[in-house]
Amino acid sequence: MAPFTLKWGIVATGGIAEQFIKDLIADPALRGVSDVAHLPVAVASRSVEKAQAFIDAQVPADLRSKVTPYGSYEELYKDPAVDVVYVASPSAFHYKNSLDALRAGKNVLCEKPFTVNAKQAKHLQHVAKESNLFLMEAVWTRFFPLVKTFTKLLHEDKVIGRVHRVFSDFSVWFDPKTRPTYYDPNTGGGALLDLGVYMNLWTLLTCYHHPDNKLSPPDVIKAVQFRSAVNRGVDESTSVITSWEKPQIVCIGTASMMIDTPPECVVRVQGTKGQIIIPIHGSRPEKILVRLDDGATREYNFPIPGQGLFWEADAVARDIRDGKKEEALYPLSESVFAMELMDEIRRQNELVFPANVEYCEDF
Ligand SMILES: NC(=O)C1=CN([C@@H]2O[C@H](COP(=O)(O)OP(=O)(O)OC[C@H]3O[C@@H](n4cnc5c(N)ncnc54)[C@H](OP(=O)(O)O)[C@@H]3O)[C@@H](O)[C@H]2O)C=CC1
Ligand SMILES: O=C1OC[C@@H](O)[C@H](O)[C@H]1O
Repeated sequence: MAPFTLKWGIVATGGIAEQFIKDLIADPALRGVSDVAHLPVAVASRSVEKAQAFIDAQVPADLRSKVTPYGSYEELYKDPAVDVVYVASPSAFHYKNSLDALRAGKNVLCEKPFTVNAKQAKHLQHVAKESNLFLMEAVWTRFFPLVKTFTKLLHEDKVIGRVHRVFSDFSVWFDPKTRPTYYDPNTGGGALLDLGVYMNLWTLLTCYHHPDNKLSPPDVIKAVQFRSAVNRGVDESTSVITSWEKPQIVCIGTASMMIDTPPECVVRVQGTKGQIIIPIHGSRPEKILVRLDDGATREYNFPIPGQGLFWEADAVARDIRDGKKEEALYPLSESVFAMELMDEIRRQNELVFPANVEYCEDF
């Protein structure tokens, strides 16, 4: 049977959009997929020349004429050829861009962090529901086959026994000269929003999803943020302790854009029988190590045949093909929860973005 082909419109032409379109174009057979496929049909930038240059650089010659360049995001939302809009703008614009796309009747996959605050996330959830459209935050790592094995080892096989502690770090040195948006509060910069998503990812997979926790919030959240010397309006690092009373797990998470995570250990989950370690890279992991206290060790390898963004794209294609409005593996309620956690971290540290960035319509 011919695969269901999802037609994508890409909004913004920065670093992640380049990676994403590469994975859309990659042959699904290379990752063993035959039921869905992807076709980029439109690219929008703030200038049409930039959109065309992106298409010329990224799309193979035989497909290029099928991709329409737009010089404004709004034009792309109106394109009837587009099934789903991929929002790849800086974090401060995710809310507006997703809202505009939904209001134009488009399904949306929005880059992480979903929004800047939980109210915006809830509003998008509300609008998608009202409009009967698909919406998801693009936390791509969640769709890695590795993550499925990680949660199975932890929660089903209970390979390390009863879990007690989680250490989760996601830190990447961002040069302010080459990555200025990450130091700019007006674009929603800072370590928490950009890197904290991955710091929290492993905590959520372990604790929020723990069978004893039943998707409850942590009982205690204690967070420290250091402001950047480049711009005091963003955090250069966030450290957070969360305590989850029902499963009795404490998590220590760190995210920094001043230093890199050392390669040996990004995530460490410790239980009564041993530990599970995810060595680098916390957003794009390829290996799980299990080290048991009795001396036994196991290694699980998951080579990625590309960047790895295609797994989330495949999930979106299947959902839209099947008429689903949310993805079961990463529902909107969890994106909202993830934003609430980040709101609380910022509240404790009095980190507020400019009013136009925090803005949310009443609903
Ligand atoms: N899933 C993942 O692995 C990753 C996700 N991300 C997320 O994706 C988003 C984009 O990140 P990234 O691609 O690195 O960002 P870039 O700075 O590389 O690109 C962002 C793009 O957004 C558009 N844009 C719109 N308004 C502005 C503005 N005021 N200033 C600058 N750019 C603007 C520009 O495209 P144009 O000129 O065409 O309009 C620009 O190229 C972020 O939210 C980030 O957290 C980032 C990296 C990896
Ligand atoms: O989402 C991300 O994952 C990888 C990081 O290097 C990147 O900056 C971040 O945005």
